[in-house]
Amino acid sequence: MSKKRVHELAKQLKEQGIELSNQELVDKLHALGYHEVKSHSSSLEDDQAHAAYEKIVAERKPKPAPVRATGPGFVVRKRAHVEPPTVISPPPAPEPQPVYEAEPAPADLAAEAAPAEAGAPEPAPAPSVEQPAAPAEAPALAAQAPASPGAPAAPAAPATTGEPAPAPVSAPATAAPVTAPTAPVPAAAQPPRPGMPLPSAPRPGAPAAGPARPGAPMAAAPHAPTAPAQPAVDPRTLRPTSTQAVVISRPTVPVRRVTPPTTSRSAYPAAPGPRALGPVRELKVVPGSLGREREFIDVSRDKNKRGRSTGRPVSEEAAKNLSGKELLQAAISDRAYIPIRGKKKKPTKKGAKTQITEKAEHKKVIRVEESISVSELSQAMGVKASDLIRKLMQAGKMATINAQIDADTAAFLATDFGYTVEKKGFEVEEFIPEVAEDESKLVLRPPVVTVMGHVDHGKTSLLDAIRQADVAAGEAGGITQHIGAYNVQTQHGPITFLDTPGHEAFTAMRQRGAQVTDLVVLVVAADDGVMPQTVESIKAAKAAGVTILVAINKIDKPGATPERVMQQLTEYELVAEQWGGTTIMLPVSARTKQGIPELLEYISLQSEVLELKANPEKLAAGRVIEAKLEKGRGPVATVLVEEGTLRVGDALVTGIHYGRVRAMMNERGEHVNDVPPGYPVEVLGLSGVPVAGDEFNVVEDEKSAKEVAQHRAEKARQKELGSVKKATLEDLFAKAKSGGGKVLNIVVKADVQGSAEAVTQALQKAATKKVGVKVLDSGVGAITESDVLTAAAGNGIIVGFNTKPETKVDNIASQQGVKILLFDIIYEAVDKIREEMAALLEPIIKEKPLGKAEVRQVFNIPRVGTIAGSAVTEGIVKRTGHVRVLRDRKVVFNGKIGSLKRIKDDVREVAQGFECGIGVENFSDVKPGDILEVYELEEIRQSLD
Ligand SMILES: Nc1nc2c(ncn2[C@@H]2O[C@H](COP(=O)(O)OP(=O)(O)OP(=O)(O)O)[C@@H](O)[C@H]2O)c(=O)[nH]1
Repeated sequence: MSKKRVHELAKQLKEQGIELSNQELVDKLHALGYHEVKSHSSSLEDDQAHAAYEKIVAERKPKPAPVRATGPGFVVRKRAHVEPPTVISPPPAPEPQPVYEAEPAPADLAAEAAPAEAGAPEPAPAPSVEQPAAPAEAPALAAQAPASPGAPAAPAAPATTGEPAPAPVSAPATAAPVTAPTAPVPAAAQPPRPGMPLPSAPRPGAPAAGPARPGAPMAAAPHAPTAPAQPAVDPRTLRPTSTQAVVISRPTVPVRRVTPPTTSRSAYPAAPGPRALGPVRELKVVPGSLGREREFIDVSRDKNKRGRSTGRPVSEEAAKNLSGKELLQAAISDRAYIPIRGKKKKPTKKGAKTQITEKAEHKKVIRVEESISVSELSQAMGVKASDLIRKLMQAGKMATINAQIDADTAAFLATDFGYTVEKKGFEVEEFIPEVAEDESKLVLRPPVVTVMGHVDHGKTSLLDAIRQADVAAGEAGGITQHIGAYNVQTQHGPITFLDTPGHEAFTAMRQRGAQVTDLVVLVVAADDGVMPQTVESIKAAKAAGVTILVAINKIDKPGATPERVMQQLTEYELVAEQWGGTTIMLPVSARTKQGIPELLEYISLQSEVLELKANPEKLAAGRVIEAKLEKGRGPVATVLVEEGTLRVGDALVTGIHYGRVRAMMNERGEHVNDVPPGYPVEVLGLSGVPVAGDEFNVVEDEKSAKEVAQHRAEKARQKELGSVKKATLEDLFAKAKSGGGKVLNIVVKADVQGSAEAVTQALQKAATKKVGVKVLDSGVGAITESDVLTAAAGNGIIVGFNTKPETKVDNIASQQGVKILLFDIIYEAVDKIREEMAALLEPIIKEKPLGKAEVRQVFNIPRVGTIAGSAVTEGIVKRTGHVRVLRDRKVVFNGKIGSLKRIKDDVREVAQGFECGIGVENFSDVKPGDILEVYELEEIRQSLD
């Protein structure tokens, strides 16, 4: 025997217009005695199901009244133009609570409503009042109502027409119920079918009313039409019986309905849910016709039902014109050729291999200026830098990737890789050409005489005597600390003198002086004789191949012994003419001016012998004697013109600096416009402070001067890069020299470049094994904030020589904790620096014995502690001293004396032979017989050496 499930029974009942929910039906079946029914999926025997069906139908439909709908549903209706009759309805609902009529709507009322509406001429009646009666199909149709609330045109046409809904018009009165033209609410527009139960009133949440105001589901409630024919029964007054349940109210839960698949689906997005995804299609991927595409073919089972599925695939041509989205849609709905990107096979020639192109020989040339870094060379040749480094190592050269290698090394490496290195070389000669000397244009020039000698032997005084100007008086400490260049007009013609400092620190300056000079006047004090710097000056002059003329000075002094000097000089291969030698030695006195005219005469004679000539018509060239930075004037260079004539406006280059000569001043501070060869002059207009001793050249124009200067700067930079490692090693060496200990870092600032150089050298020489000296920076000019910061970074000090800090720099220095030491005498600078160096060393703590005391008796005094009554046996005992307690020659305590008393008085010290009371701090275990060794600690400064 077959079975029937509860939900099937429910369906069967529904066909009879009895709408019961599954649970209601289960309850009902329980009520009918079918207790085995548990849920809607429980089954009943066929006969049982039939019996139950009969019973329920009998109960719910006692007589086949076509006009009366039975069932639990209630109709909420609203009629247009109908005065609300007396309604038995729930008390006025203040809130949107659904109101249901207890009385089902009579069918005739619906029929009556239709004509009434038909008569209504309003073209656009309010849709909500266009529901005179629920048509018979309402339940079914209602299910098809669009889920989208507020949709003005119901998307679903009545099933009977199968046509799209026209414009929303109200249903004409004459329209047959079934064939009635579509209305905005088609379901509502149809009259009920006889025998069919009236549908439930549209739920407030369901917008079955079509154009009804969305979001106002309960709008109809106040105007709910009623059925006057039947006395209305308030459902809440009903009581359920054993056979019939009473629905008092139904929850107004808005139901989201899934829109059936229609053509309008695209216009109304489907509600989320399993069916909202629409039908699932199976797509098969097949190769395209050309083999380079893929074709998607819908192989879904229901494809025949779909209108387009059997259509032709989108052609390859058409597919090309489609956008990506369209292409995808086409692929999903039909077929399309999808070109597969990135899968193209490149047409390859059979047997063709990747060609490795070789550089043409003429392209395998690397132009190197001065040097090139390993990485640059590797890039230029397209080889690995590591390969180059390996080759360099094999050749015994250690290099890193950033190391600079010179052109020759680069050439050595390049040949291994088939490259040649061409020295690009910046040809300075292009800018500063070597011009063959035109003898006819050579004219006599003044001799350049450098006065050299030991400190305080009277060089400046001698020059002063010659120039008749008192320069020495203005010098700090009476020492010539930087070179002076003067041209002196003598009876025998002009002579240019260079005064060089005698201090040992100025060796470089002396050497420079010797290099640019024609004659050296070696000043030796007759009372002092040959001294170290005398010897150094001799060496410098000889190295430069310059004739030496000896001036034995201070012969006015009582202890002057010129012969002794002459004798000493013979040790240095300087034999006086009067002794058969070749060296002119003149006894002079700067003070009494004795021998000065003879000295000048000899200088002139010597220059004549030397035939000192130069071409004044050439572009000027010469040497920088001294350079400094002056406030308001900028870089000032004292230059000696050696050839050509230097003019204001000339483009000049010296070292890495260049510029146009803005102004020139002679030794008397007078402005000059042109300076012939053999004359010194101060030059303004350079881009920076040049290096003393550097050559200078006048070039065609400022642009050329700049190019030469920049080239030199670049060279210097490359050299610096290459020497980084060396510098580091030097640092390590310096540290090792100072025993790996302390290093005093110094920033040197001086008025002129030569002084800065000399001070730097002097300070560096002060380094000892214990404390090293590192000059962090050395420069010319006032002490700036930048100098302070440099010193601060190195935790160092600043040494200013003949210079001072700029405004506010003092404050910054004190903020940064940087000490600025200013000097104008080099000895003082060195002495002070040695003090600073010594201060870096930790002091040595030394024990100094004071005396001894023997403990005779021990007293324990309340609130004071243990006091050792002792007798001072040796030296003295000091209150501030340290004490060592010895017992049986062993130290039992070491500490400080806490108190010292004689009788009852506190005393500072007790001498030998006296008794006293000694309190030992933090020690109370003193015993008679103990020896108290008293001592004090001394801090001793370490010596630098
Ligand atoms: N009695 C005497 N004293 C002289 C003579 N020449 C120089 N002095 C003194 O010697 C001292 C040093 O003279 P300077 O001219 O400064 O000596 P210097 O060689 O230029 O010294 P530096 O510039 O330090 O190298 C001064 O006190 C002079 O007055 C001289 O002929 N006779």
